[in-house]
Amino acid sequence: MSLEFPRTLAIFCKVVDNYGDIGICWRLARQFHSEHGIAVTLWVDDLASFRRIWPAVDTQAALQDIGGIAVRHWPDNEGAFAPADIPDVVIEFFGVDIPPGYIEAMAQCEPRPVWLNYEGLSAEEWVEGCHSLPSMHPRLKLTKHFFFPGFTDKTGGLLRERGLVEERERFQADPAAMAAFLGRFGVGAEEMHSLKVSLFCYPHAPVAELFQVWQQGSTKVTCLVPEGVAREQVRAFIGAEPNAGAAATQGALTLRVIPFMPQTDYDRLLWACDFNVVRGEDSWVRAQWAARPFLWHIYPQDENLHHVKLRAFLQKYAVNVQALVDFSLRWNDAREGHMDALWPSLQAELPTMTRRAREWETQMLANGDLVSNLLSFVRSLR
Ligand SMILES: Cc1cn([C@H]2C[C@H](O)[C@@H](COP(=O)(O)OP(=O)(O)O[C@H]3O[C@@H](C)[C@H](O)[C@@H](O)[C@H]3O)O2)c(=O)[nH]c1=O
Repeated sequence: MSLEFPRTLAIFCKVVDNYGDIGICWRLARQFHSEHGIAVTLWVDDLASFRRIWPAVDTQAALQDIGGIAVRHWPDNEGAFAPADIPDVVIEFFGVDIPPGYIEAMAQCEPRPVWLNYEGLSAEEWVEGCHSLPSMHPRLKLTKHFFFPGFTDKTGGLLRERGLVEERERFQADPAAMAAFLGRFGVGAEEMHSLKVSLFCYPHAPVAELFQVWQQGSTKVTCLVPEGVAREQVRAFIGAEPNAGAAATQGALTLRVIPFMPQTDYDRLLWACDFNVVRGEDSWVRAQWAARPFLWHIYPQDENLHHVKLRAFLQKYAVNVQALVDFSLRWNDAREGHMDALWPSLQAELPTMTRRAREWETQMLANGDLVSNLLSFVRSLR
């Protein structure tokens, strides 16, 4: 099979919640297109969520071209399909049900397209055993394969754009660039010497308690919160509507509400801060590529299944940093504990966490980047 394969690819994305689903699919789409020259069609059912992370999106368009990628609103375009409509590779994200007519058309293609189910990221051991497994269609002559991102070389690895680490290194080596970036959000020269924290979490995080500890602490903290995040707790602290631009200082804590920004700017925010609180999946991975200390607020699942996933990650990542394990479990409601004891312990470990973040990055780089790994896998199936 020539290296030209694949030339065309479709991604089906259903926005279940928030921004991670479209955030990951958009990242995938951009990378397939810009780094591998593949013609990509992204099917997505929620253009409003998409627009929040990518302002160029037209929320009314059934079909639009964004940077060379065809974006189709779904199910607007869910009509009849013929084999000619089917690309070389079809990716369904997190097990979405792609249109039945589309699957029928896939089954009529000769050769069949490569069909992948892109799964969620987890550090649990079973992932290695399930990565790349086939699943036969019960009725049609079609096989779908499971593709898992992951933290080892027996998984698909992590999403990482070409040149990302170098770009980040340049930015982090340039204090003026970081100051100019944070200056856009009102962070002045003096605040650049405080502990700069970005905060992205789900509404149930114990944010108010953490604000109180920071406020009463002896270290100056500047906390940057994208608009809409921890809305109630931020409103209570600021004493006003938590719209972008709102800010307040109480004790050692300065809280600034910043705009929800395009995906590429969000990376810079993570690179410029000393400590990042992230959530879900995509911001969690971006925090790892920021090579700075971070705290993860995991997406909650029924019966606390997410605690298993959280512990699996901490076991791999938080090696020799017990304070991070303790704080993370408390932050995710997996144990009791007082913030006024947990935070100082964590803060004392920030230098260790920085070293660990670097070490982890080296480890993750050795697994290659997910998109290249996925394309090698796709080629191996032809
Ligand atoms: C704060 C911020 C985030 N973002 C982007 C970064 C990410 O691409 C996206 C956020 O996605 P996440 O970090 O994954 O968190 P999330 O909570 O938004 O998304 C998801 O979590 C998944 C685990 C679930 O499966 C999803 O259903 C979804 O809930 O938003 C911006 O572009 N600008 C911003 O200002």
